[in-house]
Amino acid sequence: MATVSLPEARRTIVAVGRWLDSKGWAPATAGNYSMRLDDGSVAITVSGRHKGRLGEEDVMRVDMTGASLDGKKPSAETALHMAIYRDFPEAGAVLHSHSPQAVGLSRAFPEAIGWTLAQHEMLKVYPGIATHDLSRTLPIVDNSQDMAVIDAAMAPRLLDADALPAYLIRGHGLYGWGADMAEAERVIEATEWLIAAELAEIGFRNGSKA
Ligand SMILES: CSCCC(=O)C(=O)COP(=O)(O)O
Ligand SMILES: [Zn+2]
Repeated sequence: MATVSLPEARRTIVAVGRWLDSKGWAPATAGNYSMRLDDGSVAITVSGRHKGRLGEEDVMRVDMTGASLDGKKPSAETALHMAIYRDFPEAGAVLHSHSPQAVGLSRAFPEAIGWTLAQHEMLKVYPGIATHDLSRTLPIVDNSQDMAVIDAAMAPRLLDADALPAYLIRGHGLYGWGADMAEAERVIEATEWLIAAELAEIGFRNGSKA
């Protein structure tokens, strides 16, 4: 399991917020990011901040129950980050993006509980996948303001042997994680790219021009 110091986590999370905002995946105050710290706590973004304009003071500490350790208000979605750290001891960083493509796909197919990603070279970005010649399902869960409801719906599906380190919340956004921040960034970037490619393919099949 990768852990980092609080100063390193602060620098890394500020930088990742700028990167995600530059991609258009952190509009307004959307998104939240976290890293596992070397003292057993977790660094996470303060709630309600613009994630493309974070200062180091906008990254705070919570304990493994998600309780604030420094009096600041953690992300409204802290419980989803803690669920990933709880279920995946090797997870060192969690990212949450809000792209129009991911939200659009999840809303366009309101009955879908997952999206099949098959025969994509980009699948090789996910840890443990070495070929395009397979299929994996990106889980989709309905949105809720109660994080425990989302966690209860997702937790069993994430423990599946072939589960990707990512899932989509309908009408809301994408969660992805990795052993460290570099891996979490690759997971989010690859998953957002795969969603965009799938949407482009749907458009071509339906006759729209590029
Ligand atoms: C305008 S985004 C609504 C809240 C949300 O989905 C999000 O990702 C940001 O919430 P936070 O409390 O982490 O700032
Ligand atoms: Zn969100």
